[in-house]
Amino acid sequence: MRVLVADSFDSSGLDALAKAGCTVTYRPQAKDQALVNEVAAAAPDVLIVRSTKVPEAVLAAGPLKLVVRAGAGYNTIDVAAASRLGIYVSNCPGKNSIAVAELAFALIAALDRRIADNVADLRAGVWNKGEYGKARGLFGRTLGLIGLGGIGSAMVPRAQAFGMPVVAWSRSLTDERAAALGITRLGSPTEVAEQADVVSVHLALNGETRGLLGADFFAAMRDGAFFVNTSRGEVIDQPALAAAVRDKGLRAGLDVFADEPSGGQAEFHPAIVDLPGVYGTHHIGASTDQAQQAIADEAVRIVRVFAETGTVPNVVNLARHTPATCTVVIRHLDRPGVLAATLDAISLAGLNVQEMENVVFEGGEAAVARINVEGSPQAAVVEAIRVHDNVLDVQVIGL
Ligand SMILES: NC(=O)c1ccc[n+]([C@@H]2O[C@H](COP(=O)([O-])OP(=O)(O)OC[C@H]3O[C@@H](n4cnc5c(N)ncnc54)[C@H](O)[C@@H]3O)[C@@H](O)[C@H]2O)c1
Ligand SMILES: O=C(O)CC[C@@H](O)C(=O)O
Repeated sequence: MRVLVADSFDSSGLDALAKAGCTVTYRPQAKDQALVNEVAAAAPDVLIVRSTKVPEAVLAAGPLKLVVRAGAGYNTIDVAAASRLGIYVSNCPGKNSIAVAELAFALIAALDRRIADNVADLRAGVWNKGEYGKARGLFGRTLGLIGLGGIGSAMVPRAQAFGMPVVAWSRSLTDERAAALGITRLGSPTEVAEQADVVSVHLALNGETRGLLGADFFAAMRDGAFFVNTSRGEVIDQPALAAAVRDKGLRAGLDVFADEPSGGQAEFHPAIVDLPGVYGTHHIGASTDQAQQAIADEAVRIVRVFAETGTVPNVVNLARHTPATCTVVIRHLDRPGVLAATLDAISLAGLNVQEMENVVFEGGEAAVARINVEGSPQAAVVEAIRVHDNVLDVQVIGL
């Protein structure tokens, strides 16, 4: 299996891919047209990326079968184009959650004690205990979480260790789960903004979450509250946040920015990072040795399972619902030709097959095929399947 790795990747992962028999091309700097050229030249089956963007031009440049996002968020991959081209996309969920939660808490503590400003002043020869001695403290302050997936969930025990009550909004959070976690479920992001002293955002970026937190949300936050975003810059309205920092004294810790560079080094100077009260980091949430090792292990596992079985762990772009309207169940003797004849009959009737499986009973004498089709098979189609010598019976189940 040919694998192109187009981002920095833990060396243990490169070694493990080679050990698994893959031909590995490592091009951590390949971006944009250079990446298109690499895919065309290396003709990889699998592309592994971190923040490197994978637009349709990259997907279409070679015989790719699988793109592995060596991380959690896959908004940088044109998933719709991959689906059209029949290319699997998978990610490594949960493998960097702790690292990101650690950074989010580092930002929260840094905002409270203004650590970056302390350091900058001391380096400039200024001693100012009078100013930096003013901090509110975190104990007893309410942490509000927006999104309670892998990272949001990892925030909860950390907040509890700091003595911070947690309120949260997440689309799938139930009262039962909230009670089990020892947190309070709220009905909307705005309610979180109203009730929290510190808000931390952990949403995936997609069509529904883009710009979700805008001027209304920041208006609902308490004066002087802290806002931390380690998810994606585009989830928030950055100018609206900047206005709230200026107008109501919010402090913000931002690891991610709209239109940030996808590579390791670049010129980048968004206006918001110049505001007093805003601490920016360089999208380093996942960048710990522990997390990158775990990510590399998972990416290698995905490639290995794909090579050995043809199935893809953590795939994110398979249809959850197909237009299938019924299942045709065929109990048959396990002999050549049964499935071909069955599919011929289905095809002649103009029915579109959506999903199918064939399971064999112990001993290998008999088997059952289940074929989900779009449309309703008439009695004549069922009969055309049933008359085959090796078919035992046929059943049609509506979905
Ligand atoms: N700063 C970093 O280095 C870094 C590292 C890892 C992940 N991230 C970002 O953080 C995000 C969250 O990571 P995670 O591991 O917790 O992912 P996750 O998939 O476990 O959680 C995603 C959360 O987003 C919510 N969500 C998704 N679509 C939604 C929608 N349409 N409406 C409302 N909620 C929606 C989910 O319900 C879930 O709560 C990632 O998608 C990624 O963008 C950043
Ligand atoms: O690979 C990185 O450094 C960032 C990863 C992060 O944004 C993710 O979504 O997992």
